[in-house]
Amino acid sequence: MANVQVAVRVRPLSKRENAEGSSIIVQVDDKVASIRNIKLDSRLDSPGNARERKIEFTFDYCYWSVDPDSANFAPQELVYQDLGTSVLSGAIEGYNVCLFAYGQTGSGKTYTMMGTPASVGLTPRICKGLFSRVDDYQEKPTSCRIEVSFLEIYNERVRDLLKRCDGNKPYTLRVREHPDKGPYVQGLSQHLVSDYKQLIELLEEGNSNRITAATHIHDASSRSHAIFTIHYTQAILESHLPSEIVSKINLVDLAGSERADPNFCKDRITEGSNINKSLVTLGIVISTLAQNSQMSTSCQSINSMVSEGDSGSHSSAYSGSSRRQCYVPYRDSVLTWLLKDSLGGNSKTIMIATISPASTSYSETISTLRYAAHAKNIINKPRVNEDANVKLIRELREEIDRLKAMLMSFELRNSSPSLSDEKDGSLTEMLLQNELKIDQLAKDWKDRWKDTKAIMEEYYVDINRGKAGVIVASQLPHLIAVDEDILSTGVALYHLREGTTTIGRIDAETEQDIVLQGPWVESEHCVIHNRNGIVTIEPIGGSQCSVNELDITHSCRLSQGAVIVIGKVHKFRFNHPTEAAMLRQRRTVSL
Ligand SMILES: Nc1ncnc2c1ncn2[C@@H]1O[C@H](COP(=O)(O)OP(=O)(O)OP(=O)(O)O)[C@@H](O)[C@H]1O
Repeated sequence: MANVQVAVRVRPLSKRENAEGSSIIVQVDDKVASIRNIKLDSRLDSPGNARERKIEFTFDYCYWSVDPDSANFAPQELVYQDLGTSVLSGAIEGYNVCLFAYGQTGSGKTYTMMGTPASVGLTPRICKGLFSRVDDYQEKPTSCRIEVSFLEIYNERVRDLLKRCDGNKPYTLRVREHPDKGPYVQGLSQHLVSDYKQLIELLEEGNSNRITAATHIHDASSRSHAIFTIHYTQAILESHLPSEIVSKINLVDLAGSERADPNFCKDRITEGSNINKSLVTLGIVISTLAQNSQMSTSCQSINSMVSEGDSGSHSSAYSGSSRRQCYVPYRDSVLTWLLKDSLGGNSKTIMIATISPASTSYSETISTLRYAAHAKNIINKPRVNEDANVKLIRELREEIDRLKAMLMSFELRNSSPSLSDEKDGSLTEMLLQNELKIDQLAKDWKDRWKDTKAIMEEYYVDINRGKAGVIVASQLPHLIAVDEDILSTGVALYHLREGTTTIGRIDAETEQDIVLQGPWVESEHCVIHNRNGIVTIEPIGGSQCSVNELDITHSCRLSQGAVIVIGKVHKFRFNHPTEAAMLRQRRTVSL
């Protein structure tokens, strides 16, 4: 059990607020944020007493980022040191973690989550931290796999921010629910990354695809809710005992919360009402969960009081009321459905509420602070996500230890050799069977890791789950075999790295990079050169090669989509991802 951790961050006064002559009505003192209602202040005959004029809220963290010269000024680094490192340590321990920013438009959500080039925010810092985690957090060396996805929810529809769609066609993805793994987005692209640079490139690409628009408060306001997810898998092999833990890190930048106010949306009806729907539902989910958590905590304490002082006749009545918890309407909006685990489920969750210090934002700020105060009461149930196979191996090991102990005590106790032999035999047999099972499971596990890592390191390919299949995408120029034999199965992808790639038979004098068999294939058939991304094919000594149905006798440049036939039967399609990206861009511009 873990409460949602809540932080509040106050940004500096904006130019507009300064120009309007706004005064600062928010204060931060350690973990307490207070806000003053200056309308009540100015009414001398106001019935409001000091308590009504100033409202205080206590949070896990309060950040004063208003004035860099003040002693308690909170820069991006401090926010990272508290919240970012807590995300990292949670993920490294194998928990799901969610960090989300909530607040009115222009209050600093994107600044806190993404930052600027001069003042980097939480998300890029967390990404960097993941890759340097070996030095900072880990005692034992591990093998890890990092996959990312990036989506936005706009008008209640999910868009993949990392999938280039051909011909600029807008498309949306469906949210489904897996019985064990919970809600997920069907067809969302997952990108395998091996270093920080690749990760940050994807983050930037996704951010540039987000929908923004100018509002009356903020010139580049995010119109959508964005969820950047990192699937972080770690594998450790310790004295032949594998352990594999998986963690999902959700980093969420929400659209401005004032859109939960129906008056705001009059000018942007559809967009506003849909952003509304998600944020209003989020509000309902947060307050329902907070209410449920408080109810079960008070029931627990009443139950323990009752059971201490009484035989228990009342306790069943109280535990009955704890069961009558309010229904949580997760599925009423896409946002809450996707964040189901993060809110009240299997996740360590941190909310950062961003606010303006200005008197002109009083009502939005107080509403954000109330939201945040509610969120503090939510109790989640995070657990370490262990691989099912690995769990089985651990359980089998425990069983073996138990059997060994039984065998020993049996041998010690039994003096009759015949009886002991019989019992001994069946125990030894069980032990042997379990050892064999463990060996096989551990081997499968090791192979799985070795294969994925090898593919990732050697070929740098993305293996994504498409709608009904698996999409293999590579950044290097490559050939895809198009086999016309209807009995052939499997897909072959050959990378054409910088330098030369030789194609020929297995019996060639020098080992060939791509080995082909069959009639018309010469032992050293042709060579493909890749020089600074320019790819050419050159037949050797009159061998049979054709490009786009034309036989070639000399070196020929290959362009995206070319069909190559080698020795009459081996057909390949040539892909050049960089060239294809340029051509796609040209096509978009000319449309
Ligand atoms: N802590 C801060 N320090 C300095 N500048 C900040 C801070 N927080 C926000 N700002 C500035 O305030 C402006 C609005 O911030 P930001 O874009 O992060 O708002 P937002 O809450 O994401 O808005 P929206 O919901 O409309 O997208 C930006 O110019 C940003 O640089």
